[in-house]
Amino acid sequence: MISKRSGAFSSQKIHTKKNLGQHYLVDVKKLSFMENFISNINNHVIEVGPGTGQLTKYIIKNCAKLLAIEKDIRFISHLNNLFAKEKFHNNAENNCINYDSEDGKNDSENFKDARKLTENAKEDIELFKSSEEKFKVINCDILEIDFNSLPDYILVGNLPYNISALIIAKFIRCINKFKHGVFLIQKEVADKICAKCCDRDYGRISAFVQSVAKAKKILNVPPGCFAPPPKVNSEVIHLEILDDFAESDLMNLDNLDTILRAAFSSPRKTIQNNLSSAFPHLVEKFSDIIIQNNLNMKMRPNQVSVSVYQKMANIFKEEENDKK
Ligand SMILES: C[S@@+](CC[C@H](N)C(=O)[O-])C[C@H]1O[C@@H](n2cnc3c(N)ncnc32)[C@H](O)[C@@H]1O
Repeated sequence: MISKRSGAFSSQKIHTKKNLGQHYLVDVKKLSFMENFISNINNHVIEVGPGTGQLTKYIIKNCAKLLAIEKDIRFISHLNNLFAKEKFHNNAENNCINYDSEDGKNDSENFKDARKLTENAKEDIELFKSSEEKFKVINCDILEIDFNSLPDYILVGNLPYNISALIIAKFIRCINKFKHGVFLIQKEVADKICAKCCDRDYGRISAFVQSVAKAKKILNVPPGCFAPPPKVNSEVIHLEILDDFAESDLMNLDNLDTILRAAFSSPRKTIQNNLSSAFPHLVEKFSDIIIQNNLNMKMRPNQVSVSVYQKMANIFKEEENDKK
């Protein structure tokens, strides 16, 4: 149940859905911090998973435009009522279909509905971008949305933990669109994303994210700040796309991913070990790069910086191109 402290749905009890990661942020200080942080970056915002609208209520105060994307249909009319004064022409109540498996539908029905929702969402997003409306909520699965169809606002959210890494991966692959992301996520994931080279937590995800963005932890959020409280600690992170990020780097992300997966396949083994089993034909070239950067092949993968992995990805790309 959502606590009465949240204010939303205070007169009724709403069952939270575990599979949708529904832990609502109810701590006023943390909500105010997020409001201030976000408003200092941009007043055009996309919020993932507004839920009861707790965080939305704070960020909308300083917004010129706020597009919210929520999978759980139960919140759509509530959000429309809550932000009615913000002037919108949302007809979500008419065209929304509840495809949550808890309503007894089978998987194939859910899939069809999800596709329909995504088609509706695309049209609604297009309309919203060019309209005078300030607030719009779309009933859709964020993972089904092509991020290229979203407006180039700042992307924020108290993310459902089970899919936070997937959402961030989609954000990272769309960096020529987004400049900033502010995400409340599980602390363990935040530690991994923000870890620096040589840190214990520095790994594949850190290097992948930091190849395109500055990653910073900005606020610790203990379980008691949520209703219901999660079992783990949480953290707000800020991802800021690097200024000198080039289109060619974006094209090279898949190659970088391939290199990182191999390099970190056994984090306790040396990079010599990990890379030579995955790329026996390239290991000499990789070794040259390592030496040029005053490193050696006996080091562990967490001792190699992002820029060195990027150079390896370039070599891998050249090799792939030569094969064609
Ligand atoms: C952790 S809650 C955050 C709720 C609210 N923003 C807050 O801060 O209190 C996550 C929200 O994301 C929604 N959600 C879960 N999976 C989603 C998905 N795939 N697409 C869109 N929204 C999703 C949940 O229904 C829930 O409202």
